[in-house]
Amino acid sequence: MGLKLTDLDTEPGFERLVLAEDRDAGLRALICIHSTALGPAAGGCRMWPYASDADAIADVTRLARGMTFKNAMAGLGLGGGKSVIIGDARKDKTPQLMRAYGRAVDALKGTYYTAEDVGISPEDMAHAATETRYAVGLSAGSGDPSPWTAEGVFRCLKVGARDVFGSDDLTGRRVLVQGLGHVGFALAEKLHDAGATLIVTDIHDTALDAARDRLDAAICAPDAIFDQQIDIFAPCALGGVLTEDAVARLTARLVCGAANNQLATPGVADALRARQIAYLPDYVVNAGGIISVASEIHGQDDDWRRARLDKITDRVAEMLRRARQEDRSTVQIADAMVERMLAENTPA
Ligand SMILES: NC(=O)c1ccc[n+]([C@@H]2O[C@H](COP(=O)([O-])OP(=O)(O)OC[C@H]3O[C@@H](n4cnc5c(N)ncnc54)[C@H](O)[C@@H]3O)[C@@H](O)[C@H]2O)c1
Repeated sequence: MGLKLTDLDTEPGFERLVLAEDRDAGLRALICIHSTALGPAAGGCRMWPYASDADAIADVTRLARGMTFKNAMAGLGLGGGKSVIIGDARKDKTPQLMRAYGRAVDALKGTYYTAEDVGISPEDMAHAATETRYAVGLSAGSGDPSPWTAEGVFRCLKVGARDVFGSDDLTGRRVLVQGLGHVGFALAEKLHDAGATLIVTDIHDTALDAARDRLDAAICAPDAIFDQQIDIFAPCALGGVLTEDAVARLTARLVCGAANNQLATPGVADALRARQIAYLPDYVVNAGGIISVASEIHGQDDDWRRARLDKITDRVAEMLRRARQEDRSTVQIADAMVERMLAENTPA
């Protein structure tokens, strides 16, 4: 038996949810297309050992919808989609499986472009790309998206600083970077070059040592981030870091970082607003990586990527202004901007 695709029922508002199976290759994957209103759907492929199909479906649909919002806000002419391969990336991933996944993506005839996400590397994507031209984010293509994500977060953070502190001069500003991975370390370097005073944390020591030696960074324990006296908080680790309790203890006046899904619950946006902490929505400021991937889809160059980064910084400035004027959270403003683009079918 070769590849088998089965359309599954989806929640209202989603265009398509497909189960892709290839028993010979060990493939069991879900591909979700949330919206193609603004262009073909694009979003990464995650490999994770989900406990159940229901868990995998919940994850892929949430992530696909998130990509619609991220891609719309960045003005990429792309819709939102995502895929998940059910399995353990350390044990179950083979070139054969990735090629079968590539065939599944190809069967969707260009309505979905795939790239890397958790558990999937550019090398894995290269196997998928032997079967489809709709696999991007390749080493030979747009390359590592992380530097672009870091650049976008840095630029947005400066816009936020101008709004909150009256100046985007970061000299002496105390910035806490949580997570010194691909994006966090690159962001910390830019902040250091801009004169910021860095406090960093990570659960691994290697990057911390480099940050202390090269960037004069002070180090704090991962569970002590909300005990620090800081001006700006830059979450660059995993999601859910901002809970209502954390917000009550946060000393920063600005939050801007790369991590996806920083707010533990939607209500945290209001808790931040109540404490007059400016929050720059994650899906807006961390779009640099998908901008880079989109440049590969559209056959564009660095100037195009930079123009898209400029667009997200303009959007952030507008969001902050409107949030104040309309007495709403930046998240509400951002979501409303996207809903309008989708309703009017007007890519940014
Ligand atoms: N790479 C990109 O281009 C990109 C684009 C958009 C969004 N993001 C998001 O940004 C975040 C960082 O991405 P990345 O590519 O740098 O990932 P990464 O895996 O390279 O780095 C994450 C870092 O966070 C650290 N970490 C994990 N848990 C921690 C904790 N509790 N406290 C402190 N440190 C912790 C890890 O040790 C690691 O060094 C992720 O949430 C990712 O989804 C990344």
